[in-house]
Amino acid sequence: MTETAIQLNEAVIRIENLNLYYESFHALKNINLDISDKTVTAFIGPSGCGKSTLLRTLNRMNDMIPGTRVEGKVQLGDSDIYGSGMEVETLRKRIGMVFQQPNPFPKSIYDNVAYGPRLHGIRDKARLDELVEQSLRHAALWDEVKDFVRRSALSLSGGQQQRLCIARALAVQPEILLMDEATSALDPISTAKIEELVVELKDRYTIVMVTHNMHQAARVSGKTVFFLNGEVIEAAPTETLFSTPQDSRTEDYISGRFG
Ligand SMILES: Nc1ncnc2c1ncn2[C@@H]1O[C@H](COP(=O)(O)OP(=O)(O)OP(=O)(O)O)[C@@H](O)[C@H]1O
Repeated sequence: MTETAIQLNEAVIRIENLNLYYESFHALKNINLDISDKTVTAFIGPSGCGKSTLLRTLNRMNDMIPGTRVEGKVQLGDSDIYGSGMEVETLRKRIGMVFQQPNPFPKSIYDNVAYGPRLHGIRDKARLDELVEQSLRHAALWDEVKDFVRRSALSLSGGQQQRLCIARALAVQPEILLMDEATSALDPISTAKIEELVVELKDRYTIVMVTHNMHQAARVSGKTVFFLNGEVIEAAPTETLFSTPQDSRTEDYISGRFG
């Protein structure tokens, strides 16, 4: 049998010897992992194994949880995400996030998307119009909403609201998009649309997604990371991880023996 080596893009984030504690609970244990540029990386593993914790570590969302302690290094290009020179606001502009429940602001569709650019000082109407249209297009929502962008975001369906949240995240032109089970509250058709969108977005953005759904990981990601009890057990090109897992625990999980 000839094996084709699957090449991954170079690392855009490099996680080294990362440990995270919630008070005395050791939630992430000595994580060493590269996040590849312009690739969809899927985090999989049973409930409570640390997938969301690691995702939140990448844009310091865990800072908001009292009693959280991080040791080790998370390197974004030349910058240390946990270094003293890193401004969290700048970091979150570079690394955007979409959550499990669509959470649009109770504002118009337009104002949701323009929110981030305005926060970052863009006032010019033509520039904002352009950013709103471009972000809605990139989130595959423009055609559905272009005639009523002044309507409340809350009038949209759940799937449209989630794509709006993606557009809102894209409007500040991030490099990386984190998605924390972003389709788990959606119906199968909306889920399929977001999966399609993720595949399209990977040409422009690096995407890291937490998913409970192994089929979703297999469908959309280029790299898969399997977690267990706060540890990374295996990280590999998705095709390799699902076809020839190196660790018996990965094999047990993907073949449905636990989790
Ligand atoms: N704010 C917190 N305070 C204390 N412990 C927490 C906190 N958040 C998460 N944990 C614990 O850390 C561990 C990892 O949780 P995390 O949410 O990262 O897992 P997960 O793999 O994303 O799980 P799920 O798939 O169920 O969302 C779990 O044991 C969880 O109970």
